[in-house]
Amino acid sequence: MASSLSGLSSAFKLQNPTPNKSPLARVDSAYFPARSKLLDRFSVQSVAKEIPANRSKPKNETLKEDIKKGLEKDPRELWRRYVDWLYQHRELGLYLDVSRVGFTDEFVAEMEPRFQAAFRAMEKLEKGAIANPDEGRMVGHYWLRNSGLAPSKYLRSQIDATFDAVCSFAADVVCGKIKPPSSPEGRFTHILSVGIGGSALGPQFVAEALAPDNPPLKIRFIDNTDPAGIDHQIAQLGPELASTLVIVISKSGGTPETRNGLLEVQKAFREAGLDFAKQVFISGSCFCFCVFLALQSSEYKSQGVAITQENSLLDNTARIEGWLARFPMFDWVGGRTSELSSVGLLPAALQGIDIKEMIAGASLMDEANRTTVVRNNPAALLALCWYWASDGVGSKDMVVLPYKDSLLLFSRYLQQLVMESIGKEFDLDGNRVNQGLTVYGNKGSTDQHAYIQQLREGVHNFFATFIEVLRDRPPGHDWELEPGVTCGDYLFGMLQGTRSALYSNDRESITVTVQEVTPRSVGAMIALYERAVGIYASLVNINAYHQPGVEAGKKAAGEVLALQKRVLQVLNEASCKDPVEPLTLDEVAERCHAPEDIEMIYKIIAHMAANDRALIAEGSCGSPRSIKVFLGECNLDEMYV
Ligand SMILES: O=P(O)(O)OC[C@H]1O[C@H](O)[C@H](O)[C@@H](O)[C@@H]1O
Repeated sequence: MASSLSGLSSAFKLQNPTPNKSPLARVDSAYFPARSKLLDRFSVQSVAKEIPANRSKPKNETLKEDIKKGLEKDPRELWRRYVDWLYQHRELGLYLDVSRVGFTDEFVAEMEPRFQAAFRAMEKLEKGAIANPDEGRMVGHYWLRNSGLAPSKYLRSQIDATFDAVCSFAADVVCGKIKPPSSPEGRFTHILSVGIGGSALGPQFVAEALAPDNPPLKIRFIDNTDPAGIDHQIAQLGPELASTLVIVISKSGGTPETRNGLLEVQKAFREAGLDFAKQVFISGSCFCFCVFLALQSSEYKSQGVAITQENSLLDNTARIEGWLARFPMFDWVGGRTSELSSVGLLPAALQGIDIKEMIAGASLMDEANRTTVVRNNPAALLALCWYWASDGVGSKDMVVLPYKDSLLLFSRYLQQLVMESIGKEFDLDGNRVNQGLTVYGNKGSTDQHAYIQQLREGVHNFFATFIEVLRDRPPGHDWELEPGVTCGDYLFGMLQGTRSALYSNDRESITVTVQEVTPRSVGAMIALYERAVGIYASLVNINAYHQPGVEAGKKAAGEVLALQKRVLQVLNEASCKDPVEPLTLDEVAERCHAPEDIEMIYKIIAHMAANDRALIAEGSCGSPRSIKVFLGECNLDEMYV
């Protein structure tokens, strides 16, 4: 057995590189003096082998050639740059390495006035200025982790009271004081969170990053209006639906996907013979919810919990009906910056995550980001790198590579935070700028087996952000899978090797390092990127806090559904004739008085036919001009609508 195992391990063992190190190895030995031995085991030579033959010149010449490209390649110089620019937040144990981004001292000096202006704007924002001018709103997510910053006593008390209410409410649910209506002796075991965008991405990221293996309540998400996806989540809950707390999250209350999710969940409760109203309340037909929990317990009458903006329909409904509690959802907290509001804190607390630590981490990071010295301000350093790497116009994408499975959803979270904030058509002066910064990525080292090939050698249209987590396993749980090497060493080596391999081919990268994934470090990373986005938006003179482009899509979707209603009406009229009159697309379009929408009418009919809601009497959807369509049955009620 041993021999076969050793045979196996030697088969997998990475080949030791040849003695004369490649330029890459020299770069790495400068970067990781204490760890270069480990990197040797990653056959750094094999990476160097990929460098095209015409570059197999003597090291010095190669280095000279690279330096001409503007990126420093001398290991000694790189080490100096690394040390000079290394940012450390001692209390958080967080590091930021920007040494592999090639900004020059001249560039930093040139940007200084804009950074000072950004710092002044951020200071005014935190003091309560209307920092979202297009919507006439303050921007106050930083106040959530330091209510003393809020510009009024009223807001300060609201923030503190809400946080306390979240804590005590979650504690009552977790300890079983608040129970499911259908099992008074039991306790809630699951959360079903219904929400989309900022009302889902933060809670999803934090659940994946921080939920313990056996949380007091397991969370599931419905974050789309996909019936199959909703059915899957309900099916996964099975009989546990009876002990599921349904949280519906929608700040505006006007998001159709979320409303649909709520209505679908209600139906599932009815079909399971459960009294939905006792586990979630809705405000009647006009769906205008923010975040609320409704539940029934032995101590309470059928009560709901609502989180909503002051005096919204939901707020009034909850007050009049005497719901269990109402958490205020503030209009000065945007969806993409709401993870540290009740939107994110409530689901997190119900999963046993220490939300006080999340807030503490974010608060420490906020404080660090208030310095006006760029090189001591981690958020400013990120913004500096983003601007340099993407020319201040988003010319390169931000590839986010956490080398930690639990941070898998960080890039999805950052996609909304960065792209919905920066991706704007006009700047604050009304100039058309079409700004943006594209974010993608999953996790390392997994992504090395997917698209790192293109990053290393293909189109140079990105810069990388590595998220390094130093602690591989809790103390006492690690082991060496080969002499002197643990599984985590491989992960570490893959990160460093990829960073070196990219840099050796002039691909720039940033590295954020934390000790481990904890509520504090996650809170700090959320705060770091929220602030970096705000500073960067100032540098490029845009409003980071509105999202006009989203409304366009919502409006267009509404028009498609309105057209569908007309198509249904026309088909119904034709189907109620005797004999039934199947219609061509042209006839449907004409009777809808929408000849210019014939393509959309065709798509509507094809979708309905695929769901057995329209019948293709002649022809096939593959030949649109051939089809004749009618409805399976006549609905006389609809005839006179
Ligand atoms: O929380 P809701 O009001 O339902 O909004 C959910 C999402 O809707 C839109 O897509 C907005 O652009 C997002 O910022 C928001 O997070």
